[in-house]
Amino acid sequence: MSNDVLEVRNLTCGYERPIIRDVSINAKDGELVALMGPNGAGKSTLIRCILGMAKVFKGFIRINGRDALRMSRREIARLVSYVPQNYVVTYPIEAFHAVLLGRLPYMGLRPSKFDVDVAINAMRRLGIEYLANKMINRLSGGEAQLVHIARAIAQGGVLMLLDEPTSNLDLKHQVMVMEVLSRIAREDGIAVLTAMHDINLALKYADRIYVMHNGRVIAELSPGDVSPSIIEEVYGVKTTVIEHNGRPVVIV
Ligand SMILES: Nc1ncnc2c1ncn2[C@@H]1O[C@H](COP(=O)(O)OP(=O)(O)OP(=O)(O)O)[C@@H](O)[C@H]1O
Repeated sequence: MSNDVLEVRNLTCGYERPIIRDVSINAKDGELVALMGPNGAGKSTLIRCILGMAKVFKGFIRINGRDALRMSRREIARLVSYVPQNYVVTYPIEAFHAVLLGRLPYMGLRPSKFDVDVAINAMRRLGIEYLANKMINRLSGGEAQLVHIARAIAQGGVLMLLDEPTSNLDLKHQVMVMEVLSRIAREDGIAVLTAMHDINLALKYADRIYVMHNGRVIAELSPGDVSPSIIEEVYGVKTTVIEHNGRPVVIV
């Protein structure tokens, strides 16, 4: 049976003032959950709140049943990995060392053999061992994104948060990243929560979708529940939803 890895209840949070209002979401082990909604809806802010990087005014966040608002940064880093939006590393560091950084929450002054093995294994799972000795600031956007995801895998934990992991990627890399994320959720039994804009990718890969608008969650959908009316309500765009190979596909 799946368990709630992430439980957010009646959360009001933001920066100097609230951006997210009265939001309740959850994510279970083995599940890939998409956060969708227009620009400025509050997806990144909600992710930052879960990470303890924004101010919580009301409500609670539980990770593996524990109150996240009372956890230290290191405790959160041992439970939650994070791939930020448009994360560009400009300094020269070998891709392998960038992945090894995922082990920081566990390290003393230097990585153990176990940390090194975990980092190698994370790269292997994504089929990117060949990038190990390349400088990350010289990788393509797609290659670098896979390195950041490998770092998050190496970090371990029970919850992976990603902020638009497929933005800036070509079609092949978009599909590759989403395949990898759904495989990791299933194989490792972790919860993956990802903000994304591509509705058809979300419909193909997400188990559930939360739709955000003006700082609130206005719908929780299974991919099969998506309708032209909800899309028009949120985005103000008329669409057609067809079924293809048993799945809904949105046509603009
Ligand atoms: N550091 C900050 N301080 C104050 N307000 C912020 C900060 N970051 C974001 N905001 C505001 O919070 C609101 C929600 O922004 P957020 O980045 O969470 O939206 P989003 O749904 O992730 O958008 P996008 O799809 O464009 O990435 C916006 O009005 C934005 O201006």
